[in-house]
Amino acid sequence: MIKVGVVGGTGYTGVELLRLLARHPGVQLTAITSRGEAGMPVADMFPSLRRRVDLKFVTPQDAALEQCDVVFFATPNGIAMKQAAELVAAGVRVIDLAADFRIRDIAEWEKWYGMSHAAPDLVAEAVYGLPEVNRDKIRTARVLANPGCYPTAVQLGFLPLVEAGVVELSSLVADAKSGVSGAGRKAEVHTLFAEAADSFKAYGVGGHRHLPEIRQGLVRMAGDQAVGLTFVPHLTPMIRGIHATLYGRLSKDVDLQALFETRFAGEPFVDVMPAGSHPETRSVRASNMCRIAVHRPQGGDTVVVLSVIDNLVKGAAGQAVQNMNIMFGFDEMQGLDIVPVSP
Ligand SMILES: NC(=O)C1=CN([C@@H]2O[C@H](COP(=O)(O)OP(=O)(O)OC[C@H]3O[C@@H](n4cnc5c(N)ncnc54)[C@H](OP(=O)(O)O)[C@@H]3O)[C@@H](O)[C@H]2O)C=CC1
Ligand SMILES: CC(=O)N[C@@H](CCC(=O)OP(=O)(O)O)C(=O)O
Repeated sequence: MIKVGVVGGTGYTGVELLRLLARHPGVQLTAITSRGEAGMPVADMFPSLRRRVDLKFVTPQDAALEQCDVVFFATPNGIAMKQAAELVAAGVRVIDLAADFRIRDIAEWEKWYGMSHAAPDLVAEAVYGLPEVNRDKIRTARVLANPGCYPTAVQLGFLPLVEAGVVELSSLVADAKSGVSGAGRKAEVHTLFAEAADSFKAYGVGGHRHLPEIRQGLVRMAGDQAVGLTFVPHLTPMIRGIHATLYGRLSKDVDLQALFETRFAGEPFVDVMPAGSHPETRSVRASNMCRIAVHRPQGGDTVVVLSVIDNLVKGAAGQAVQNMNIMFGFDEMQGLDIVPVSP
């Protein structure tokens, strides 16, 4: 049994972590934080956790966090970077669901996130937690940067094409749509029901902070070649889910279906669907699965990849638990062997 702490247990990715960790046989939930609700039973806030979680929220300064083997930060950007060094010094491994440790270039991170970085040394040692790319390094990580939701869907979709060098790297396009839970639980006007329901919009066309994260990952996959990427996120009136439609120009004639099936063979959480498929977000709802379909419309030179995930699971908490499993030598599917909810 490992002792696990969650900082930010009242948010959407926090409660999703609790849902997954509560039924993980190798985990003892030890500390769950909230600044405003310290002292309240966790299951009073989330009745879905009654009979599963019998802890009370503690403050993020509680000493119990240092007794843990691993602490998840399900907090806004800029929080983990201030607390991680002390935890790491106490022998605690840290998994950050925010972006504090994702971008290696500190100046680039500071530009996109609009704050000074508090722990550049930890960025240098942090491991980017996309298991399908980085599994070996994840095993020994002390600080794990859990990928963003859009970056997970987009990087997995482009991965076989970019690694195999079969697309023109200068003109990749990622058109991605997210459910509203992607914006978190905090109150904001644009996520009110009357604002987000029955409507559909793009945002961040001029530049979204996931752009440098996706580009960094694609450059690494391409063996350090430059990558030109256009990334346009959209907000859709659904609660969970990301659907990424990815476009690239083929530079080689290959059997795309075989390329994708071979690259992801044996991956427990990537499902390459039969040729001609159109994956739906609800086919992955509440699960850690990424479903992918690859198309070559009319046999032309454009490849279209469809990639769907649940933003709160493979896009956040589920991937974080997958990374924990790898870091602590558990079976990678432990706690994550979930059949998606449908409808
Ligand atoms: N939602 C999603 O689909 C995804 C989110 N992420 C990232 O995961 C992180 C969490 O997201 P999400 O769960 O949606 O966010 P929420 O807004 O739903 O929750 C944020 C949580 O952080 C806590 N918190 C806020 N400020 C502080 C602070 N200064 N110190 C300690 N705790 C704090 C809040 O708890 P309290 O106020 O009770 O202390 C709350 O539990 C973010 O960085 C987000 O970008 C990543 C991938 C996908
Ligand atoms: C719909 C929506 O608002 N989505 C969020 C997703 C960002 C997110 O979750 O942030 P990280 O993955 O970087 O932590 C956004 O675009 O800001």
